Order: sequence, then C-alpha cells, then structure tokens
Amino acid sequence: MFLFFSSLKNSSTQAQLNHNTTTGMWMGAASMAGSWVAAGPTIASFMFVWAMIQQYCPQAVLRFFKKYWRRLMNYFHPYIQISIHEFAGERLKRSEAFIAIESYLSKNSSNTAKRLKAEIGKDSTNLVFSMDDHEKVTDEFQGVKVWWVLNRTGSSTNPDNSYPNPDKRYYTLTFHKNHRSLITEPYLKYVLSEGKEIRVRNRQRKLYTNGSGGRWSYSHTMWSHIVFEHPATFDTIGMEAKKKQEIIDDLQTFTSSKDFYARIGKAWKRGYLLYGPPGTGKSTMIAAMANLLNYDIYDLELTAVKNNTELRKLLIETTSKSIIVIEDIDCSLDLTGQRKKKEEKLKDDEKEKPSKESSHKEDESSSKVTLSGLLNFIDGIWSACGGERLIVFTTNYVEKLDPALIRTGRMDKHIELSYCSFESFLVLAKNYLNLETHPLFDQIKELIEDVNITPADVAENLMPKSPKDDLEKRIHKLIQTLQQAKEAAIVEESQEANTAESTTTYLQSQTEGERSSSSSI
Ligand SMILES: Nc1ncnc2c1ncn2[C@@H]1O[C@H](COP(=O)(O)OP(=O)(O)OP(=O)(O)O)[C@@H](O)[C@H]1O
Repeated sequence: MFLFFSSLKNSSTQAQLNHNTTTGMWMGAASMAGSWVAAGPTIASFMFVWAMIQQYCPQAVLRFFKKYWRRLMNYFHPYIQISIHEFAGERLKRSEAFIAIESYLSKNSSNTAKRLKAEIGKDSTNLVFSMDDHEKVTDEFQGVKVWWVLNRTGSSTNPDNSYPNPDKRYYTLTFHKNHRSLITEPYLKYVLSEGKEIRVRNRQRKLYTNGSGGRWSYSHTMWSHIVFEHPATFDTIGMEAKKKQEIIDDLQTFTSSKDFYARIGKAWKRGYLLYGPPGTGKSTMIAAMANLLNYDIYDLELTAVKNNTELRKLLIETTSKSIIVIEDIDCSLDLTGQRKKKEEKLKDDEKEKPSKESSHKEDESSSKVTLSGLLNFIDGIWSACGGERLIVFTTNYVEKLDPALIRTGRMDKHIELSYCSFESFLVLAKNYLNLETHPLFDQIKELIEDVNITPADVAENLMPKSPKDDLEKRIHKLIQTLQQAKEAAIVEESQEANTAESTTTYLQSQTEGERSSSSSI
C-alpha cells in the first residue's frame, strides 16, 4: 500500500511540476508514462486488495473507505474537469457553447497548439485557425491557468460513411479546485461572450441550400452550404429612396430589438413577403438584406422536402442571424387558396367511389409538406428556437396565395417590387454608367413612366457588351428599347380596344336579335 501511495504521490508531483512549465500540464507525458509503468504492479495489488475488501467488508466500513478514498484522491489530484460536448442535449443541433468555445480558442490556438486546423475567413482574405483534435491549449484568466483539450472519440463518420457522427467531439476544461468559483462563473461567461463576438467577426457568411445528393448520401434532405459572396447592397438596388430607407429602418430595428421581443413574449423573428413581376429585384433584395445585417441565408427548396417532420428538422438546424428564404412560394407547393377547393372536390369525388386509389392518394399527400406544416414552420413553437431570424417569401402572384400564409404576424411586412420608375433608373444609371445626370435623361423619364419595363431589363440595356459600348451607345440602346416597348404597348392597347369593341357589337346584336324574336312570338 505504502509503495502504491508513494509512487502515486511521485506521479502526482511530477504532474504538478509539469503544470508549472510553460508548455502546460501534458508536456510531461513521457515521464508520466514511465511513472505509471513503475506503479503498474502496485496498482494491480491494490485492485486485488480492494476487491477483497468490497467482498468481505460490511457496508458501513465500505462507506467509510469510499469517503476517505475520495478525499485522498482530491488531495492527490485537486483538479476539476468540465466537458462541453458538441451535440449535448439538443442532438439535432451543434451546442452554442461548443461553437463559442471553438471560436474563443481560435484566438490563442495559433500561438500555443501544435496541430491546427485552418479555415478560410471573412472575405476570403485570411485564414482562421482552430485547434485540431486531441490538441491542448493553455489559457490564463486573472492570473489563474486553465487547460483546454479538444477530444474526439470514434471516427468522424459512421462505418457506412453515410453521415457525420455527431456525438463524438467535446472540449474538456481543467482547472485547480481552488479557483472553482472564478472559472465556473466569470471565466466561462467571458469565454462564451468573447467566443460569440469572435465568431461574428471572423465568420464567412454562408448560403445554405437543402437538397438530396451531395457529399453525404442522406436518406433525408439536409443543409449543405457554400460561401455567400453576393455583392448586392441597398445602394445597388434600383428603388425609390423613401421606400428603400423604410425597409432598411425596419431591418435595423428588428436586429436591435432582442430585449423588446423578449419583453413582449414574441419569438425574435420577422416575416417579409416580397412580391412583384419577374426581374424586379426580389432575389437581389434578399442578398442586400443579408449583407446589411451580416446574416447567413438558408434557401429552402420546399419541393425537396418530403414532409412536415423533415421541414421541422431543417428549421431546427438553422442558426441565429439568418434569413430563411422560400422563393416563388406559389410554385413550390400547392398552397394557394384554390388548393382547398381542389381538396374539397377530391374528397367529394372519393366519397362516391371509396377504393384503393383514394388511399393511395392519401399516402402520397401525407409525404408532402402541407399548408399547416408550413404555417407551423413559420410561427409554431419550434420556430422560436435559434432566435434572430427573418423568413422571406417571394412570389410573382401575391393574389394567388392563401391569406392565412401571408397575414400579419406571419409575413409582417409586404414589399412590392415593381416596374422601373425614373427614380429607380437614376440609381441604376449611377451604378452602371456612373452618371447622375445626362441631357438624354429627360427623354428616358418621359418614356419610362409610360411603359412597364423591369429593372432587370433596364440593367441589361446599360450593361456594356463589347469594349466599343461607350456610355452614349448604352443610353441610346435603352431609349430604343423603351420606344419599342411603348410602341408595343400602343399596339396591344389598340388591339384590346378593338376586341372590346367587337365583343360589345356582338353582344348588342345578340340582344337585338333576342328582342326581335321575342316580339315576333
Ligand atoms: N431593383 C433592382 N435593382 C438593381 N438590379 C436589379 C433590380 N431588379 C433586378 N435587377 C437585376 O436583374 C437581375 C434579376 O433580378 P432578380 O433575380 O433579383 O429578380 P427577381 O424579381 O428575383 O426575379 P424572379 O421573380 O424571376 O426570381 C439581377 O441580377 C439584378 O442585377
């Protein structure tokens, strides 16, 4: 026994000495290993004695032993360890604490850790380092040293290589028990807040999309991402200044209203409905929103989502500070008002001939996202997890949408993106031509107010197509397009007027005919 304790004490002293070296507590691994080899037979003897005691000792004596054994261990190893798992508790989502610690440690990993992982940082201009698996990093807080290790148990993928194995990485934080309150309270608080800040500062924004296929062969749809680098900003969007400012104010008020949302008991999210003809800048507006707020984008392809459960899973996986986009919501699913009528008709038909066919139809529809599933996605209980999110729908046909989907509270702000006005043209002219004024702009003003031309078409005309395309040429090209559009509109109008006139004449002759036949009767 004595031999055991003395060798244990020696190893412990060795470990403590190692703590005091600049390279941290693990640097003396080789000498530690030597001590443990020497202590091997002693440990074996001890285990044998302990087994005997456990078998033959009365319970009271055993409790006594256990109590003093723990005290003894505390004496020789006075360190506390805290583990922070990557997928602790919420198995569907990476732990926020883990992510924050990862970012925090990236700060001094590059100075102390020997093996580092490098990732491309913000704007693709720098590399961000983080510690690799099983690396150790020493940190100091108010003069107290702590040690972080990133552990990994098992492999990063399942044996069948089908999806990442989520439960395997965790950090351990080790510190002396004398500093328990300092480390568990102010230090960890500091680590989390600093980590979150570093993450926002360094992170590459991402554009996520859901869809089967890709790197992992999932049986269900999951998010995959690329770096989000769209250059659109509110400065580049052709839109009336007042309307633009209103949207910017709304977004900025939202992002700074965390406390307000908490106070009124509402989930910190806001819905935007962007509607208007194709080419009026709905997608561009989403990119500008993400750039303004520094958010990620989740481009949700509803047709690739099997059912409501899968939709909920995708929602849970989204992170804070993000925009969830469903483009062309009217085309994504049969979510229009007419859907109900169709369903009712189908039910009536099926009532008349209950058969295998109808049960097959039910099966099919149960594997689809439904309107109620989508409503739940927007404002159900699950929608509150993650916080600070915008949900944006776009459509070319707002009148087709089910009113339940776009009512205030779900889609809080409805923004119409329309044909190009002269004010919008001036923004495009400044961006594409670098011109604020030009003698031909008066002519453009007159024309543009008479025709329906999208900003996309205006932009296309202002784009240089060859080195010879100087400013004058591009302005003339736009004027020509506007004139053609105006002529086409006049022709269309006169055709419509002719059709209307001939319909009226036809109806009149019909009525007169009916009158004369009834008078002859
Ligand atoms: N208001 C605008 N300001 C600046 N550029 C615009 C604007 N509208 C359209 N554009 C230009 O036209 C192109 C197409 O626009 P965008 O895809 O945003 O339109 P959309 O309304 O989303 O179209 P769709 O309904 O077909 O998806 C963009 O690349 C952008 O450069």
